Amino acid sequence: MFELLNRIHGTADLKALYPEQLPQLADEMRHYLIETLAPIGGHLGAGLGVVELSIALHYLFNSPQDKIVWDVGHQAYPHKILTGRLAGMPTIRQYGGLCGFTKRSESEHDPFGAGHASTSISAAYGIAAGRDLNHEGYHVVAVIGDGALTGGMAFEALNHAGAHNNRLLVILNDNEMSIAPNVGAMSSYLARIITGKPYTQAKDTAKRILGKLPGALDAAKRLEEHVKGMITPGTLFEEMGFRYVGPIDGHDFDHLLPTLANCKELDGPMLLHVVTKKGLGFSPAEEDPETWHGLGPYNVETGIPHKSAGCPPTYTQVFGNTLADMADHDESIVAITAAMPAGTGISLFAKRHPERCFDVGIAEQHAVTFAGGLAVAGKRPYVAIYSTFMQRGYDQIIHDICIQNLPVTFCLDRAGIVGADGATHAGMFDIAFMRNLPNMTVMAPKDEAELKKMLATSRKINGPVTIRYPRGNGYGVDISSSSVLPVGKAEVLEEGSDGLVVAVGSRVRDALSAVETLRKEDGRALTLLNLRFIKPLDVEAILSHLKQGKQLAVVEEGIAQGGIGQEIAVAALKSGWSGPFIHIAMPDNFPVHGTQNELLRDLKMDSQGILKQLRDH
Ligand SMILES: Cc1ncc(C[n+]2csc(CCOP(=O)(O)OP(=O)(O)O)c2C)c(N)n1
Ligand SMILES: CC(=O)[C@@H](O)[C@H](O)COP(=O)(O)O
Ligand SMILES: [Mg+2]
Repeated sequence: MFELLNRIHGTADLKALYPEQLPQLADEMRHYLIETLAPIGGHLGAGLGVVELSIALHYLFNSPQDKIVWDVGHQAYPHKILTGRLAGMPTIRQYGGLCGFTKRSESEHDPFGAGHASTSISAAYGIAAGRDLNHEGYHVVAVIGDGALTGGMAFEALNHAGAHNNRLLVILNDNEMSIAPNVGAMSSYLARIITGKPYTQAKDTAKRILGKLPGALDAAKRLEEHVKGMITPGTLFEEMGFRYVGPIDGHDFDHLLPTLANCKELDGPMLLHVVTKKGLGFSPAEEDPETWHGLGPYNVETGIPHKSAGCPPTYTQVFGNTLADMADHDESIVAITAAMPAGTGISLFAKRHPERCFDVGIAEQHAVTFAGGLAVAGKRPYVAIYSTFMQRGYDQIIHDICIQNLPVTFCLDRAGIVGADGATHAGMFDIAFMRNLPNMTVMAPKDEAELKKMLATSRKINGPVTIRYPRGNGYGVDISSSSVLPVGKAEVLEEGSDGLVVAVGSRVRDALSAVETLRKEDGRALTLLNLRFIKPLDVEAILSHLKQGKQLAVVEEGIAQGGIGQEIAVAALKSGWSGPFIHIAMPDNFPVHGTQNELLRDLKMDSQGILKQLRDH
């Protein structure tokens, strides 16, 4: 079934094929991806959309000498297959398996690692500039999606590269989708280019010439002048110093091969606009690219993603519902997402209050300052962004929100271990980077009911607030209450005189289980505090439960350095306490990928790990 695909152990095997065989290879690769990901899930739609583009790139360029930089890296599955990683594909995103994104340590064909969006042009231009300083001659290609092009970094890089003459090919893979439908003026502009005259002309030119030629590669040699003719003057990219070529059909080798071959010959910065369809070849993914962007296991025959029946709602769902409900009664509430309406749970808000919901594109920095502006205009902005992507907006949080003490609430989903997305997506720094900001209040709920209460509490705080909560399902607890919590007060869950455990948010349940086991099995009675507020810290409760000479443990799902455990330890020492201190937190390295449970187990942060550490110290 995979006659050609099974021959591909590296790029040399691809280059040994005739151009006429490439459509069959593309077909096989699509089937392989659809089947291989069915039991394990992953990023399917984007990869299906760039099968031909990936094949054409590796057919014509010589990786690893030539450098191909994929933006985000979620679409790089075909690239992985073509660069010797076919056998590893069934392990992708699983513990010990291939990474779901490009990763330097995984392959010499991944010149620049990714996971976060909009970095490819900067990285590729840096490589090209370095190459030229070294007087080397290889090619550098950045492949960026239309979604990733909404990110500020992409524009910063275009602005920089377009003013210089280094040879750099930027391929804009335009499928009119981010995770959700793409947004913004640039997206509309690209759509106008595609539907406008220049696109028709470019397509016609390519077709007319190619129709007369025998093989695509021979055609390439003779097409240079014509491809030059495809350069469209007057586009925004041309004005920014890039030669603009396209748009071309990204699924047609007769367009891709000659155009790319000619782009290789031209000097200076160049942008090739390629039009593709996300999810191509699998009708459920073509029809609903948002669902099929990235998902868990699915049934190939029915095209239906597996649903785990009877699971409690996710934190994301509870957040989305609660915020939409709050906005029903409070006209001032507005919601902001940076291109992730479904992932953050903002979609429901968007349906109920479309005029108060803003999708700003992959633009976390702008999202933060935009929220600041809304706050100045009397609104109560809720900015829903994954913990890892909030890293992008840090200066804005300080400069635009905290210094001015504006009432903006940051709702950080996927805080802590995220699992299959691995190091690039781990939400491990937000406790450290939010808790040190003057004016900021930081909360972490122990369950979904507390998340709801924290949202209600945030409305009462007249300044910046952060609420961090984990990826995945809640515990199925009663979520009917919207009571407001006393600000800065911890909750006592267990009391005992043999020591104190302070647990934060997502680690409270497992800490409780460990404390209960210690009481039952070892006869050791520890006090357990659910911290609730990382800032302001409830020093009074902590000191009042400390026992001289007895254990003090802090459990938090974040990096230990700069974690709240450090502040608690200092407060304890200052008070004159001495005794064994255990900081159960993430160590000073980046996590691998796997399930959340596998990673928590490895880090000794699940209930068994916490129990063992409390016992051993
Ligand atoms: C800084 C950042 N914010 C958000 C995301 C989440 N994200 C991953 S892929 C994606 C959409 C990318 O769209 P596009 O570049 O057009 O690629 P496509 O999936 O359409 O091929 C988003 C928003 C991210 N990876 N990085
Ligand atoms: C590529 C990317 O950054 C997103 O697609 C991310 O993988 C989504 O993660 P969730 O599945 O946690 O929403
Ligand atoms: Mg896209």
